[in-house]
Amino acid sequence: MTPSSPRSGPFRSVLYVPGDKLRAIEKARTLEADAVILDLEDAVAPEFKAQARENVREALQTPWRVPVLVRVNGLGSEWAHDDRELALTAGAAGLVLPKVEDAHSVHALSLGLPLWAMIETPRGVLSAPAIAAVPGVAGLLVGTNDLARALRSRPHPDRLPLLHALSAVVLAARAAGKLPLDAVHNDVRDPDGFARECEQGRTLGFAGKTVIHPGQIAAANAAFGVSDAEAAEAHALIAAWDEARAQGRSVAPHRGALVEQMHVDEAQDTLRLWEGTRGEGGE
Ligand SMILES: CC(C)(COP(=O)(O)OP(=O)(O)OC[C@H]1O[C@@H](n2cnc3c(N)ncnc32)[C@H](O)[C@@H]1OP(=O)(O)O)[C@@H](O)C(=O)NCCC(=O)NCCSC(=O)C[C@H](O)C(=O)O
Ligand SMILES: [Mg+2]
Repeated sequence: MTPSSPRSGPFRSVLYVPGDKLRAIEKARTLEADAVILDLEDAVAPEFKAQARENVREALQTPWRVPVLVRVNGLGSEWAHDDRELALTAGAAGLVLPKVEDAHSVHALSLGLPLWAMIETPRGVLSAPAIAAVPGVAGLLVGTNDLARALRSRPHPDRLPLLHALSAVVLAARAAGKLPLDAVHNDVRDPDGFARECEQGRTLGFAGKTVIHPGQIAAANAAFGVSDAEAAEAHALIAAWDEARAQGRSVAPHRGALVEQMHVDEAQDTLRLWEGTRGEGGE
């Protein structure tokens, strides 16, 4: 399979892997995530930054089955320059920039590599439409750990305090034709909570979820993928539409509901995702 581009996907699951954990980097090659982010930022303590950079360079020398992006340290940090050089020269498919707060700083980067901008501060949320509109930006990732801290919000099982921000990111990304990717779920031993959060993210309009542990990948792939039943339903809707159009009707009734052109377009999107991910860690 040719790795998909950070601009297109599918990206049902995007796995963060700490750059200083060699075993996890090797294991990531064997997993069913749709993309991998090798992390040099918050998962790596200051004393391991340089070693992590070398690990990432080494890891990128052998081809991967999926796109591999590098999360660099923040632009103002002492590591930013070396991280960026690494991402540009080592063969990363894209760069993940944390704590993006304005479009200007992203414009100024002018990387020549697709960039996923992390929206994880209040200013970032408020600037998300402008950030998403920058041509080099291919996607927006939410970082709810940093965001919750900055908002002084409290944890809530339904992410209630974060809902406005989550929707704002989806809105900004979709308006610009970019990918919105949902935040991580910290408790890697909470499959029920994780599945609920995936379902919520998909309902809000996210294209996929960022994950931090191998055990979260299958559930994200299922939630953001297309089941055989959903594909069959999409086929049935398109058949109902084709039949109605052949009879000269402009709209079609299907299972008691109105079907118009946009529903057909949506069903076709569903089938494209189904075709693109069948047998690859979905249902
Ligand atoms: C969360 C963890 C610290 C849990 O670690 P641990 O308890 O050691 O995991 P396990 O023993 O269950 O691991 C089992 C095997 O799986 C491999 N593994 C674990 N995690 C990963 C991974 N992310 N990628 C690939 N492989 C992984 C282990 O090596 C074991 O393998 P084996 O030897 O074969 O048994 C840990 O999962 C972890 O460190 N996760 C990543 C954390 C991370 O990347 N954090 C940064 C990104 S999230 C973030 O920054 C949030 C955002 O910015 C925000 O603001 O919200
Ligand atoms: Mg963060």
